[in-house]
Amino acid sequence: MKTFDELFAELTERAETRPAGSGTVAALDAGVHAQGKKVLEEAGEVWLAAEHESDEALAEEISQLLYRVQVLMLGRGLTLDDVYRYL
Ligand SMILES: N=c1c2ncn([C@@H]3O[C@H](COP(=O)(O)OP(=O)(O)OP(=O)(O)O)[C@@H](O)[C@H]3O)c2ncn1[C@@H]1O[C@H](COP(=O)(O)O)[C@@H](O)[C@H]1O
Repeated sequence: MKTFDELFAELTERAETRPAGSGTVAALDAGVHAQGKKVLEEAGEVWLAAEHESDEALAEEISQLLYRVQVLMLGRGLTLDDVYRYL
């Protein structure tokens, strides 16, 4: 179990150290266009799960959306503070 901030720290570390086999490194290397498509895909899955699936399935889809948003943030070089200042 980890928080949003802890996941972002972990992904930041992946981006810096680029360990072999990291899906995050591959997603970052794929570029912003591919990262954005993943955000849209996961957002659609969240919507469908909210209407048709269990709470557990919805929570899992939301976790994947949060992950994809963080990958996009890293792809564009944004930090958590860049986003939190608007909350
Ligand atoms: N939280 C996540 C996470 N959520 C979703 N995903 C990825 O998103 C996929 C699910 O998305 P899809 O529904 O699009 O499934 P898919 O089409 O099979 O995915 P792809 O083949 O396109 O990757 C998963 O199989 C993972 O590849 C994640 N990948 C990694 N993390 C966490 O990120 C951290 C770093 O991971 P690595 O970079 O892989 O070391 C670890 O803590 C991981 O738990």
